[in-house]
Amino acid sequence: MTGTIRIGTRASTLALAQARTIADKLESAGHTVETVRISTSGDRSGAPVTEIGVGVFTSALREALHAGDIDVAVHSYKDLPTAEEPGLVVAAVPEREDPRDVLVARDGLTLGELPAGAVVGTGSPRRACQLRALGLGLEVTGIRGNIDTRMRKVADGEMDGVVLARAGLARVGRLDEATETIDPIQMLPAPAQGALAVECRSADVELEQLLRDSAEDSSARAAVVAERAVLATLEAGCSAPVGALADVVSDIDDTDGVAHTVMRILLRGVAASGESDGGEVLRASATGDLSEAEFLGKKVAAELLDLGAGASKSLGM
Ligand SMILES: NCc1[nH]cc(CCC(=O)O)c1CC(=O)O
Repeated sequence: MTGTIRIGTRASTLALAQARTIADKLESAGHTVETVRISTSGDRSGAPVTEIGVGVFTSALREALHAGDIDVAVHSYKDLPTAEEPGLVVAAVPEREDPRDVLVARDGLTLGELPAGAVVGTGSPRRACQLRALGLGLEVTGIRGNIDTRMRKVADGEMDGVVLARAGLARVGRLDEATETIDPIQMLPAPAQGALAVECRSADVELEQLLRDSAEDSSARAAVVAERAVLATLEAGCSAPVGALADVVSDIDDTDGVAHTVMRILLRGVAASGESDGGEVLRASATGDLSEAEFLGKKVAAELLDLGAGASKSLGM
């Protein structure tokens, strides 16, 4: 690669921090990098993400890639629609941050310590229905805005707590304000939460190879493939109540009498039944080899569908 590599990013503190991690990798490999800030419709609109639709944080970056205004786009992977984008390729999925959600609550409280009637803010249908399913009598309220805006609601006393992605807090250096990391047994994160997608034009084969060599993590890639296959199979948009988490673990296989280390995936999925607000929370899981990532995702989704997931495709839950 010769010349400056232009990395496109949203202008939020979180997005800039994410783009910086990729810029650092390329710079330490001896490349010159320029960061280009791009405003997306999701940044400009104050409407709930459930109303403005999928791709609101990513389509402007993709347009800039197509137009040749940037060479690389760094996205929060969970914000990317599941449909493939012709002409573009996710060249690398870097090592993933902790994918779990966190609670940021007043007075250092955890979910179990919040009193019944406590107001907990989230704009995510996935988080809302899993919070309600805990049966703690929490009052789940819609909320939008960047991490700072959402955390201020707790500092200002407007809400007792908010639920956010742990990775987001970690990347903006505010993880110390989380009062609980929520166990995935209670709340499964969004598919691909905590992972980044490093995208470039498919025609830029040399750049694609460079990005893969400097940033790809095969475990993170397999986890994301499995989790997003759940979402794609349920044909749900990014705002629909679907959670998935793939744990990649090493295991010993000695079926042929010789011990080999193999990487395996434990995939868990959650979806809501289609009975509007407060619908039942449905769960399924599967395990298999890393190479079966996509198949496992489809399998978990099929089981969720059998249990009644998405019987009515109503969002806004
Ligand atoms: N939907 C917005 C969004 N997209 C990515 C992250 C956090 C970082 C990540 O999950 O990679 C967030 C904020 C949040 O959900 O709290």
